Amino acid sequence: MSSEEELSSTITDWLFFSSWWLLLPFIMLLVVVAFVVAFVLLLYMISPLISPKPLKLNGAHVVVTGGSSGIGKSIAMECYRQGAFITLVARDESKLVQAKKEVEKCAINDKQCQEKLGPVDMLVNCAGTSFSGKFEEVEVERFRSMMEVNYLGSVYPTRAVITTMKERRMGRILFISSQAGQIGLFGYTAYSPSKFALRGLAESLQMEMKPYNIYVTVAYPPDTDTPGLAEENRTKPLETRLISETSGVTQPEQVAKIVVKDAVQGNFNSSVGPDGYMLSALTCGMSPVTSITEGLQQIVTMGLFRTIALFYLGSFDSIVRRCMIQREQAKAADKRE
Ligand SMILES: NC(=O)C1=CN([C@@H]2O[C@H](COP(=O)(O)OP(=O)(O)OC[C@H]3O[C@@H](n4cnc5c(N)ncnc54)[C@H](OP(=O)(O)O)[C@@H]3O)[C@@H](O)[C@H]2O)C=CC1
Ligand SMILES: CCCCCCCCCCCCCCCC(=O)[C@@H](N)CO
Repeated sequence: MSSEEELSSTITDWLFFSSWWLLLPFIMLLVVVAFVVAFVLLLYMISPLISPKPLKLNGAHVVVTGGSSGIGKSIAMECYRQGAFITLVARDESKLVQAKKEVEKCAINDKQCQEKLGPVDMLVNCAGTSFSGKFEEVEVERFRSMMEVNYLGSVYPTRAVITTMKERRMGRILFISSQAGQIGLFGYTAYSPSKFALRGLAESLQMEMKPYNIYVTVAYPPDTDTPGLAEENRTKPLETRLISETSGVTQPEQVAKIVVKDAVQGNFNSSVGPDGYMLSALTCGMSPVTSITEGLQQIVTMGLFRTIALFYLGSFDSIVRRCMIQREQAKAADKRE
C-alpha cells in the first residue's frame, strides 16, 4: 500500500468510524433555533416601541354614538364603571333619557354625578343599523342608507373630534364594524359593504394618526343580543340565519368588555370569541400590528386558519344550495295543488 493510499484509508476510517458528523444536523438545528430565539427576544425588546401606552379611562371623556341601545349602551356602561364621563348620542330622546339613567347606575364615584364636558378622549362610533335580505329584493334606497348611517355616520363624528385630539397628542377612535365586515355573507349585500368600508377608513386613519399618539380600533362582533338584532331578524332570510348560527349570539355586555379593553390598550383589531379570533387572524391583511404577540400569532396561524375556513365556506355553500332546492320543491308542490 502506498503512503497515499494509506492516508486516504485513514481518512475514510476516521470519517466512518468516528461519528462526529452525525451531530452535524443537530448542530445546524441548534444554530437555527438560536437565531429564531434571538430574533423573537429582539422583537420583544422593541415591543414597548410598538405597543401604545394604555389610556386612563378614569376621568376621561368618552362620547358614544348609538349609546342609547344595545352594544353602544353597554359600552357606555362599561366606561362609566371604569370612571369615565360619558356623552351619549342618538336620535330618540326618550330612549336617551332612559339609557342615561341605566348608565348612571354604574357610577363608581360621586364626582361622576357632575357632568364634566371638555375635549373628547375616546370616541366610540357605534350608531348603526342592519338589514338582511336577498340582493334583488332589497330596495335600492337601502344600499344608500346603509352607507350613510354606518359609514358616513362614523366619518362625521370622527371629523368633529380629530383636530383637537391631534392638538392634544392623545385619543382613541373606536369603530364598531361586524364579522360581516370581514366576510361577505348571503343576505348582507347592503350591510356588509358599509362595515367593510369602516376597515378601510380605520387603516388609513391609523397611519395618519399614529405620530400624534392617537390609536384607532375596529371591532368585529358576531350576532349580539340587542334590539337592533331583533329588528333585523324580522326580515332575515333562512340562509343568513343558518350561516350566522355558526358563531352564535353574544351578550352586549361581553362585547362591550372586550372592545373597551382593546380600545384602551390601543389595539387596532378587536374580536369576540374563537371564531372572531380566527377570522381576524385570517383577514389581517396589511392592517397595523399593535403587539409582537399578535404579529407572531398571525404568522404562525394563517395557513391553518385558511384550511379551516375552506371547510366553513364549503358548509355555507351547501346551506345555500339546500335552501334553494327546498324552496324549488315547495314551489313545485304548491303548483300541483
Ligand atoms: N347586534 C348585532 O348583532 C351586531 C351589531 N353590530 C353593530 O353594532 C352597532 C350597534 O348595534 P345594536 O346595538 O345591535 O343596535 P341597536 O339598534 O340596538 O342600537 C342602535 C343605536 O344607534 C342609534 N342610531 C341608529 N341609527 C342612527 C342614526 N341614523 N343616527 C344616530 N343614531 C342612530 C340608535 O338610536 P336612535 O335610533 O334613537 O337614533 C341606537 O342608539 C351597529 O353599528 C351594528 O351594525 C355589529 C355586529 C353585530
Ligand atoms: C377560520 C374561519 C372561521 C370562520 C367563521 C365564520 C363565522 C361566520 C359567521 C358570521 C356571522 C355574521 C354576524 C353578523 C352580525 C351583524 O353584524 C348583524 N347581526 C348586525 O345586526
